[in-house]
Amino acid sequence: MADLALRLAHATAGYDGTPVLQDVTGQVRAGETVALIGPNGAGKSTLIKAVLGLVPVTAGTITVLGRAPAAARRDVAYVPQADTLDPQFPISVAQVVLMGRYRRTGWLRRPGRTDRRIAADALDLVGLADRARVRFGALSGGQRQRVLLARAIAQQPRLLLLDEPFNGVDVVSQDALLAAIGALIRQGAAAVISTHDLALAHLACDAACLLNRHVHGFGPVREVLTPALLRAAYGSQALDLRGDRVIVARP
Ligand SMILES: Nc1ncnc2c1ncn2[C@@H]1O[C@H](COP(=O)(O)OP(=O)(O)OP(=O)(O)O)[C@@H](O)[C@H]1O
Repeated sequence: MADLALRLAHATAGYDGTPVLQDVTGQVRAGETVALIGPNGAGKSTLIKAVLGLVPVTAGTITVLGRAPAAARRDVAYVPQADTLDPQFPISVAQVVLMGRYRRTGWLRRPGRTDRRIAADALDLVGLADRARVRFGALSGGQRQRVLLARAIAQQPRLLLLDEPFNGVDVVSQDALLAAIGALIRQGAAAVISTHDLALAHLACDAACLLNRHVHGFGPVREVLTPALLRAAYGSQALDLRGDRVIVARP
């Protein structure tokens, strides 16, 4: 279907022939935000890598924007955790965001005026226009996460994949991240957000994929993030459930 950003059909994926994800089925529509929830080692990052075409699908299919994952890379942006990047790397905030244009323009072409404007707009969207010339590593963790989101937005993706973007992020940066993701979604993009924060999933996402090697639930947040399904997915891992309300899952 034309408005499907991501379609998983009985997908199995893993490393060196050993499956991590098994029989994963579900879909993400254009304009939809989906929380990817599951305990440590559930395979959330593996699923994101499979959607990026970096981990092979050994059974079933993953279809990204109607194409095989590797063929859709240009239209898919990935936001890694900010603390996985070396903060000592001598590069300015503006340069980091401009890197988002390379997937569109190719690494060999110098970015032009339009690329610089799109990158500047993306930085503005995350509320850091005034930090363009600052060294990336000189920013706070939350600000670095916003810059990485701006880099992804500058790519003008139709599918945005975020790996635990709110980990250790201050409230101001969290609000800025959510606002910028929301703006992209309103333009018709889809987002998949891996997170351990169930309250945030309720707040910011339309749907949830509850994962632990296989899918325990994939659908509207209220139907999937129920105490029964969360207990089934998390098993013995710590989970703070208060009455019928899920407060937070501990990473
Ligand atoms: N490059 C790799 N080679 C082999 N096995 C891997 C590799 N990366 C991850 N795994 C294994 O795949 C399983 C799922 O890991 P993954 O990182 O996808 O889980 P996760 O849900 O993202 O966990 P976390 O919440 O801790 O980040 C783990 O058992 C892990 O050891």
